[in-house]
Amino acid sequence: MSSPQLKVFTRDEVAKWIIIDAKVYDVTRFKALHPGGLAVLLEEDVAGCDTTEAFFGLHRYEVLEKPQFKRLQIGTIEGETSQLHGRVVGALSLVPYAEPTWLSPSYHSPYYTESHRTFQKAIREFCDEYIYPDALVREEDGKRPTQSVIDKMAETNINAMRMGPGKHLKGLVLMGGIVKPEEFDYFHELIITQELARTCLRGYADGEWYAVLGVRIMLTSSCVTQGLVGGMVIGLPPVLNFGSDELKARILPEVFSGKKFICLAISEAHAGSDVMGLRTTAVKSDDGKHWIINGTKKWITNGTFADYFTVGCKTEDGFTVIFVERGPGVETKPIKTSYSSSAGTAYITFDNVKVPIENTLGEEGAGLFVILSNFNHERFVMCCASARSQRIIIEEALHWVNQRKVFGKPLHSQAVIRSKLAAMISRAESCQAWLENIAHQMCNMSYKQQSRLLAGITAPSHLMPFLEARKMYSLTWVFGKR
Ligand code: HEM
Repeated sequence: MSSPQLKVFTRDEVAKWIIIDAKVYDVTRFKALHPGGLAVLLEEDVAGCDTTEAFFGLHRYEVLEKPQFKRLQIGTIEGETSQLHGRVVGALSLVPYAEPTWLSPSYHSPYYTESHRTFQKAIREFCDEYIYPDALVREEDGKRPTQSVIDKMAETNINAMRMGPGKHLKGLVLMGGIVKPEEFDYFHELIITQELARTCLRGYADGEWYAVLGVRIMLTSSCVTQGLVGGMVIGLPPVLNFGSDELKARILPEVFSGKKFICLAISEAHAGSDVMGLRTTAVKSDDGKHWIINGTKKWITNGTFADYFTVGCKTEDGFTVIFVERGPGVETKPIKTSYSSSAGTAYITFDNVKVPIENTLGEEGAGLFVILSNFNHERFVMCCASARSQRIIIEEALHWVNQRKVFGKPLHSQAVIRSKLAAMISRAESCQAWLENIAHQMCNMSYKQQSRLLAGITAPSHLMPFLEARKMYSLTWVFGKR
């Protein structure tokens, strides 16, 4: 009797599927491209097998959510359901310490009202639904945030709210009307900044950029990384507070609606925090009607795609801030950085750029005051964002120490790891507590009082989360992932 005709498979053919958490992935074409190498996918207990445990010991869940990997899934296992999931739109994290105490079930806070809670829910849903998916793709391809996302932010007036409470909100419908412009306070603003920072993708919308910016202003020239209209947060206030009524009437609606982009152009290759040492010059034309600007700027966030530039210049009387539109003589080039180019970080050259004298922001020669006057608020924003970044790093770390096994046990069973986690958690909680205290003071002080009384505590408070976030980033790398 002849034996039945059996199909002969190569090892490669059998190895083409793997199972992860009840989902079947076809890795035929991907094998050769796998960053972890081909060999690991051909191992006996991997090819054609359920590799859930091995997979999560080596990868973050988000790997499977990336579009290029998501499409490798070809099916599911009958009768089984997936146990693991990524972000659920609008949901609070169940990981301990992943949310500030005011959002943790059964905890109380004296600061947050029902309005803040409703607002937080809406902002989180917005970020999870529109911002996070775009951030994942743009961080990867280095392109700026997608215009449709910016348009959505404009629809809900998030861009305007990021400037904090004030007259600029008058008449606007905020988040579909869930908070009235006159009710909007610094805790609402804190919520927006912290929810955006949860994205935690360094070039797109990461809390660390604010922190780095803080250090740039205070200590040295450094980089700023944030594609999601970060340039507006620092570049627009001088226009808002010191621009002429005509300029504001034209520029604010354009920027808030996401049709135009603005950036702050202060630091140079020659000088960063040493603002008075900048070399870009603005000289008046013979008829006194224009400034003629010449010079360079470096590390300018959103500069590659900005339409408008708030530029620090040396003038006859000292230092003057001037509003410049993209046009003849303005050139922007991307700067290669360690983060994604979605931040649009630029090197800018101004070559005999002619600007109407009316574009002067504040008094001639009083540019330092224009820049410094915004520092408290800028620092507050930085602090909100970097405090939230610390928390997401803790969440990541807690995920990882549960997933990753060493010496036959999860990482969290190692005393040294637990001690590091405890230190991280205590720092993040103190930063948040300090920050909320500052926000409370801001809500109850006039702008003048804030400037006089809060500079002292806001400056170190924004540095502290920055330094902690930095340390924590390196810690998560020590754990092995990010
Ligand atoms: C759908 C299936 C898979 C996808 C999409 C995938 C994707 C990736 C990616 C993107 C990386 C780079 C590091 C990271 O982003 O985490 C990576 C690294 C790696 N992968 Fe996979 N992988 C898959 C399955 C597997 C399996 C089944 C194994 C073996 C059990 C494996 C072993 C590794 C190893 C050893 C590394 C290097 C890890 C390191 O550098 O620490 N992968 N994989």
